[in-house]
Amino acid sequence: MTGPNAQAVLRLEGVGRTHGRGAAEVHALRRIDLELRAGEFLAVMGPSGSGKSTLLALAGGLDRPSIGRVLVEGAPLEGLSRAGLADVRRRSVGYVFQAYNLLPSLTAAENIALPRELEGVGARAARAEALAVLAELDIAELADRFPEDMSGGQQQRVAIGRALSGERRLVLADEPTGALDSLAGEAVLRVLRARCDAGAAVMMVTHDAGHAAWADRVVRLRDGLIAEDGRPAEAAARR
Ligand SMILES: Nc1ncnc2c1ncn2[C@@H]1O[C@H](COP(=O)(O)OP(=O)(O)OP(=O)(O)O)[C@@H](O)[C@H]1O
Repeated sequence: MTGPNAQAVLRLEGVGRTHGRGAAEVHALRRIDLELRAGEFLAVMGPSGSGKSTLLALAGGLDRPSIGRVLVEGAPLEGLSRAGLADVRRRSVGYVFQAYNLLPSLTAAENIALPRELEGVGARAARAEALAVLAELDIAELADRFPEDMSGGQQQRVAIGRALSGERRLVLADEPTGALDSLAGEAVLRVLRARCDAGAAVMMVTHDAGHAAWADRVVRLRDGLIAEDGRPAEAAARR
């Protein structure tokens, strides 16, 4: 799926993001060109403040660029209304962020099924999907448990399950293994890898070169620019 004819799921054309004005101006990202194809797993690395979270937010339409344009599955996000943007985010994009944001009054399975039901999937099918993704993440036993009865790492994995259920063509993950021990972290990486192999494009921010080794490609940001773009082994060898 990563050949030259594979469709670009994500394309950034000269994308920059500036905050503030005048003396207070901060260039979070400066004119980035980046393409991510179906089946490709990209790890984004770089020091704190180099623009990684900004890149992810722009790619998923959570933030708008100051310059340049972002295309998801060939469609430019710039022309979309707020409702249109929300639609792309809901249908095509799965986000795995550090904040879990599980609804406390719903069980793990219900937290995962709810967004799918809002997309129009029937309750029974949505629950079956939720149970399947929980099993993939090795936490089938948490299905009927409420967030307050789970550890932080378990809640994080449920939130990851929620982001990955349904047919997300683009998965954006910001340090998805942050609060997890190595076994749980590996389960998450395995699921992300499997989503790529099934045709999704994954962009994952990580500080861990071992986790980046699961990716096909590593982009290293520095001061809002792409400083390196290569295969994981090369990136690790240059450290
Ligand atoms: N809303 C904002 N207002 C002002 N500056 C911002 C804003 N958001 C981000 N920045 C600045 O933009 C730069 C890039 O931030 P970003 O969060 O993308 O970096 P990062 O690589 O994700 O960092 P970390 O690894 O610490 O999460 C930083 O200098 C940051 O202070």
